[in-house]
Amino acid sequence: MHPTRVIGLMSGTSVDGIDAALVEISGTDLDLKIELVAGETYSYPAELQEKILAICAGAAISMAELAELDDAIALAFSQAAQNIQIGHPPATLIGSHGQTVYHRPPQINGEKTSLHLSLGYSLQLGRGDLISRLTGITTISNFRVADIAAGGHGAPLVPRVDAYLLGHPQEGRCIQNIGGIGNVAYIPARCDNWLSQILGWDTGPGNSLLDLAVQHFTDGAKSYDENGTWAASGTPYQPLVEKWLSQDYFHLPPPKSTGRELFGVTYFNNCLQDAQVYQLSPADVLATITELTAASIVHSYRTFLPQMPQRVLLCGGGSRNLYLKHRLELLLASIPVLTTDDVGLSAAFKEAIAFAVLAYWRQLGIPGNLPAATGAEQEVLLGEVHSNSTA
Ligand SMILES: Nc1ncnc2c1ncn2[C@@H]1O[C@H](COP(=O)(O)OP(=O)(O)OP(=O)(O)O)[C@@H](O)[C@H]1O
Ligand SMILES: CC(=O)N[C@H]1[C@@H]2OC[C@@H](O2)[C@@H](O)[C@@H]1O[C@H](C)C(=O)O
Repeated sequence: MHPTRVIGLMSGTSVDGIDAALVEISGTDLDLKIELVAGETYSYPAELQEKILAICAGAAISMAELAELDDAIALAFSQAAQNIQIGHPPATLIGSHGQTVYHRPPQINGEKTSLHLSLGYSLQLGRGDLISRLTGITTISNFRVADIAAGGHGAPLVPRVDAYLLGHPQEGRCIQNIGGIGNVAYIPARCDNWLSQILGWDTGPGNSLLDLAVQHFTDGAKSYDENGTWAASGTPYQPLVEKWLSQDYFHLPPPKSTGRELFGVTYFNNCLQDAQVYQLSPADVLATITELTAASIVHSYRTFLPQMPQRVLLCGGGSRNLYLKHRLELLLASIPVLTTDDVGLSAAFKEAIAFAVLAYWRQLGIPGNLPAATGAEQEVLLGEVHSNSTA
């Protein structure tokens, strides 16, 4: 059987641009194989990026503006899909995550009588029907809603894909994404009821607070701390790391999910106020926030995993932050920390690849969520199918 050529499109909580992956996919589960034919990140037009960030930070917009924004994002995603195919045979399917602008986890303590009020809510803009119309390619979008309707968080969705692409016969692994937000998939060594033992959750801040700090200290001249060099020149202030780590989210048992609603501008401003009390330099603030990111990840492994992994594989933009990687290595003691690149899966494009696989599974009628990772009551088909009727 020929592999299926699929485009995965993703823009994450960093809102730094659209990751596009053109992949060839074959197999279904343990025989699942992907080949990355092309991967590119396409920056958002500056004005569009500003609007998205403002809305994520709580700015009010009218319904008409919301519709315009939805279409502008769909247009940018369509252009990304068209560009990634240049010089390659065309794709037959698009899996488009869209742009998250709001995420509200389910209220797990809700009264039984008001369960309908306790469902989560997650909004990704960039409507699939417009992408399908503009590209002429069947597009699957809105991946999170079915899991949420089944009582889940709608996130993280990548662990099932991680399990098949990065699971190992003898080795327990944590696949740690460090995007705007961090998330982990814990994949024990393959055994009989292996799939049911996989866990996943959002660990907390990835780069979101670090990026906000860099933008603050440079008056917007820089958007992130390249390779973590600035943070590496400072010293983490441990009492603040401990104070911040005492926050509820880090102690909540999985399944759990979060976003810029919690680890965004307000959270960063509170960090900054705390840091001012101790007169920390910008470099020390960056080092202290980096330490929070690393410590929250390791603390969550030690608290919520049945056993520590034998290897940690990093992915997402934060895997390029050498200082953060170094701090993770120190906190994880003897557990090796590599990136997914080191085992042959692109760390930069893994999320885009995952949404290509989720779209492919949707077409084959294979569920994409893992109830242990999202908290859903059952496995469900993920994504809404938008077939192109004008082609
Ligand atoms: N060379 C680098 N050094 C340090 N940090 C980097 C580097 N390259 C990228 N980053 C960080 O990675 C971030 C982007 O990561 P990524 O694209 O994985 O996030 P995302 O997909 O938007 O987020 P999420 O996974 O939460 O949805 C940037 O905002 C920046 O902070
Ligand atoms: C609502 C939303 O967009 N959540 C993202 C975000 O980015 C990282 C973390 O928070 C996460 O788990 C999730 O995305 C990944 C791709 C997921 O669903 O697996």
